[in-house]
Amino acid sequence: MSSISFAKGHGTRNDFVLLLDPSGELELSAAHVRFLCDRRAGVGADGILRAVRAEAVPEWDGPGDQWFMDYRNADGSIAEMCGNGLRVFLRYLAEQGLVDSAERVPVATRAGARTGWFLPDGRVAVTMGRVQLGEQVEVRLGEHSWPARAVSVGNPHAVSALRSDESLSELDLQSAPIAAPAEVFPAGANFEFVVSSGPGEISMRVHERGVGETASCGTGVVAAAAAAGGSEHCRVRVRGGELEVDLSGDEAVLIGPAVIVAHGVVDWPDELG
Ligand SMILES: N[C@@H](CCC[C@H](N)C(=O)O)C(=O)O
Repeated sequence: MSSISFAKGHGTRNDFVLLLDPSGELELSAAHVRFLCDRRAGVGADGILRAVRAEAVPEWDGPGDQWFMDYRNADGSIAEMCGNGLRVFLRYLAEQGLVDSAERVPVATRAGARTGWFLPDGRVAVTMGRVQLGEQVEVRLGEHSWPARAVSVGNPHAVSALRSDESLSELDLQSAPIAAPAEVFPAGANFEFVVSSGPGEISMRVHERGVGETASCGTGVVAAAAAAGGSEHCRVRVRGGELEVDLSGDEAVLIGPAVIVAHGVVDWPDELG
């Protein structure tokens, strides 16, 4: 049986297993990802963050002298971007002495180049690219439906504002089937449900593509803030805590906590080893 070292971290309780693979030698199949993310038989996480040197990533055509964040959802699927993951990825790289935490750190992702930096208050800020507001669609959750805004933050989101007589706590995001039009979201979608509590203040629950309901989603938080409009600075409450979004520049900026909680070694089961 072979084994692998890992770290475990989270950003507002959106949790990740981190793997260090500088030269991109690790053959990480969907089955390996599902095993690591399994909360009963594995380590347990919403997703995997694999740190690879960018020059070892054939699909990356930018500068090679930086880290590439290879993000995978818990079901083994690959996603373009992960906002909470990016902050946790930076925290891990800094903790391992692999980047200089006094500098702005470039990170390559499937959604393009991103940058992160460490704030004096302990939080991490990351650029999130240009947010693209798309068309109006309809989202269905069980027997209910809402108008929603399609939003791209490098990955696809459908953001719905609840009606004034509805509350976030009533939503069945654990078991009810959820859907948005496949012609708008051919690769699936992340779903955000939002309640505004004042200018620049929203609360949100999220159902992530490839995972299910999570306590937080950084790209989803940025999508929700952009769809809400009306304020360049937005404070977003999620089940796992609070995040800030700055929409004043060309690129959105996401600010929030990022914590490494454990390090260990996991043995691959025989069928995966
Ligand atoms: N939790 C992430 C988003 C992860 C990817 C998403 N599930 C997708 O498939 O697009 C975040 O913090 O942004």
